[in-house]
Amino acid sequence: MSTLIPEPDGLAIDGRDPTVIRSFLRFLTSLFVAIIFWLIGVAVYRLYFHPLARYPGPWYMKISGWYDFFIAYGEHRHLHFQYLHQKYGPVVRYGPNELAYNTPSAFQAIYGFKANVQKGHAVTVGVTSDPDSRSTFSETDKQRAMKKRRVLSQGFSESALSSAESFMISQIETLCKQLANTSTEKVKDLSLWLNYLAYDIMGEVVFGRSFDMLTDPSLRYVLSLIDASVFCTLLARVMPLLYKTGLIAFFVPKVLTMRKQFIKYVNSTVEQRLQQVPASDKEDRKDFFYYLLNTRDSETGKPLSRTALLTEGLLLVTGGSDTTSTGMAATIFYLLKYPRCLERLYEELSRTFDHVDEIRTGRKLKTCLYLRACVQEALRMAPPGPGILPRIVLEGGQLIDGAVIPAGTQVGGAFWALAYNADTYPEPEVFRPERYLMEDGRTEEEVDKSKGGYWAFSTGPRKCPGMKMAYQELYLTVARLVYLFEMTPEKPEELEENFKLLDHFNVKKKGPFVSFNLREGQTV
Ligand code: HEM
Repeated sequence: MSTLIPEPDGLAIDGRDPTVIRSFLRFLTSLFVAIIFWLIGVAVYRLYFHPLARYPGPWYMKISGWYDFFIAYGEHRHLHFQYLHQKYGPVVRYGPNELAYNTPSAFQAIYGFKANVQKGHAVTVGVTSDPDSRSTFSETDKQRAMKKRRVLSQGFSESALSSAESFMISQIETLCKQLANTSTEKVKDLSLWLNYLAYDIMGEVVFGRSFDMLTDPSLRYVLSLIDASVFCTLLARVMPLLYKTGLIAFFVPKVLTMRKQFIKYVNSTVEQRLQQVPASDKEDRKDFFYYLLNTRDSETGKPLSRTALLTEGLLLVTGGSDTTSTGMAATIFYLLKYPRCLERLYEELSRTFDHVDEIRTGRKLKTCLYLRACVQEALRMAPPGPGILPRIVLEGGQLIDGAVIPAGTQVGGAFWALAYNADTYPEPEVFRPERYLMEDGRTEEEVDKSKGGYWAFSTGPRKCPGMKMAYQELYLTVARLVYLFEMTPEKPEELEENFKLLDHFNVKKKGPFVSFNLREGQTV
């Protein structure tokens, strides 16, 4: 009946009681004002009363994580950290509860064996409550992480690496044949071709069979799925709430779908591997799955679950392919940009080896100090993981660069900023492999400073277990390419700048664009 009885002001709207509407509007206004006051209160607290209030950083990053999210979304978060450190110094508050560092001493304090920290919960985005859905990488619990690392360590042992070498070399030989072949394309985007190589090698190492990307284009689409998947994970880690609420789909709808496609793809690869004859019975060959399938839990005696197999398979493929190919592409890029270095490396290789087939892991390769220095310098200038690896400080706090950081703070070394810290690396934008060599009057102290100033593979208990394998792949590939080919840069303008990376957690990269001609007397 309220529609028929006029209100005191004579208005009855659409049959609704105007006093109710007014009360509702008043409530909304009060709620809005309360939210504004609450936000201002939070901002004031974070700026002036928070335990990290005294640390420098832009005010808009101290009060919320959104700016960092949009920087990450713009794919240049690594450069932004470098900018922040140049502006604010060695420690920067880049979020309400987050500190970034760019000094070697802070890096040791955060990642070293004595650090009172653990991986942050951000690494667990995308995992379910099932502990098996946490890979070695995303396991935050220290004990469980060590147990998982022990299982993987079998696949990284000296004997596993040496038995993997012939498969690695056979893939590198295929790459060389493809590069020499001009019938499909004369100019090669080396980032792409090295991705195919790294992926095919990971196929061999993890599942016991190559993915044949070097020779068959049909599976190459998976590379963009991996990239999208890893990028999605980075964004979700920067803003976990977006992932948990599903809102991330509004920002990266395609990426989320691609991530799902990729997981589906790896799932089917794991399935195929499970159907295979055990690798060891076939040809005395032990891939990672051989070890994963033969592992038994020390307490329960049970084998790894299907979920655990999938998560580790996913990790090894994503963690081991793009990273290594970035190191390889960057090394060749800088050798082309600095012909003096390329010449010196070729001279070292041709002095050491009489034939390309001799380029194998062993005593001779170990003596190639310039090769090692080139790879190390390229990994510094193009870190395959250029962002930040966050850790949460545990009860009792953590001493970093003279200050005790309270429990619960998220701390991390900004890898790119650390690698470009001019205090450690004078003229950091210049490719200078000699930094790591005792020559031209360089003292042992100076060389040690360069060697101990940046860790592409991190350090401490969660350091990359794949480091030796990555170096093996890097040395063999770079040495063989330089030994066999005259490489002509086909887009000289790209060499005017440094090698460009997009920070997707791993990196997205392009080039160098090169044509390959066999050196005189060489064949593939
Ligand atoms: C140039 C190549 C590579 C670089 C620069 C690199 C770098 C890294 C870094 C910095 C971490 C530490 C992550 C963290 O602390 O959160 C890491 C972890 C890891 N990497 Fe690598 N990696 C490379 C190649 C590989 C390869 C070839 C594999 C395996 C085949 C691999 C497997 C792993 C695994 C399993 C972890 C997780 C370890 C843990 O969380 O305890 N990586 N890698």
